[in-house]
This record gives sequence, structure tokens and C-alpha cells, in this order.
Amino acid sequence: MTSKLTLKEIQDGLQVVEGWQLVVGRDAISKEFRFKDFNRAFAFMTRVALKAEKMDHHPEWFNVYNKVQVTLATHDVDGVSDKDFKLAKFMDAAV
Ligand SMILES: C[C@H](O)[C@H](O)[C@H]1CNC2=NC(N)=NC(=O)C2=N1
Repeated sequence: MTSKLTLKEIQDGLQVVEGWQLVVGRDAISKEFRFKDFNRAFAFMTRVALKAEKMDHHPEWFNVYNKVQVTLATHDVDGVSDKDFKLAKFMDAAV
């Protein structure tokens, strides 16, 4: 059963991942990834998409050229869950 993390749990989780921030005014975490070019950005998105589908947990993201803006939240609990931090850790390692 996925549970909604408390603010303290989210803040603790943010210490473990790299460069993620709490979205002001929303229960979500966010990070901007920058790459050398579009191909590398899109290859990253492809790797993450396959993992997200396997996890059945999907990012909200926006890509323009070499930048990928990612926001993670768990709709099922209307907040942030461990699934978001699991995907965030995967993304940090998948650059
Ligand atoms: C039906 C499907 O399993 C659910 O809607 C999954 C799909 N992907 C998801 N992705 C995210 N980010 N949060 C969810 O709660 C979620 N739920």
C-alpha cells in the first residue's frame, strides 16, 4: 500500500537525492536536468520512460531541446510517496 509522505519525510528524502526540490504550493518534488544536446536529453527520457512503465509510476515532464523539467507526485495518494523518490533516484543515476 503506497502512503503519502509527511513534509518531514519528504525533506529527509530530499537529502538523499541530488538537486530535487519541494514544489512550492504543491505536494511534489521537481528537478531540471540539462544535457549536452537534444539527443542525450531524449535518450534519458527514453530510459526513464521504460523504468516508469515497469514501475507503473510516471513523471510529469517538459522537454525543450537539452532540458528536461521533471515533477514527481503520486496521484493515487494526492501527494509524494516512496515511489517518487525511487524514480527520482533512478533518474539521478540515468543521466
Ligand atoms: C492505473 C495506474 O496504475 C495508476 O493510475 C498509476 C499510473 N501512474 C502513476 N504515476 C504517478 N506519478 N502517480 C500515480 O499515482 C500513478 N498511478
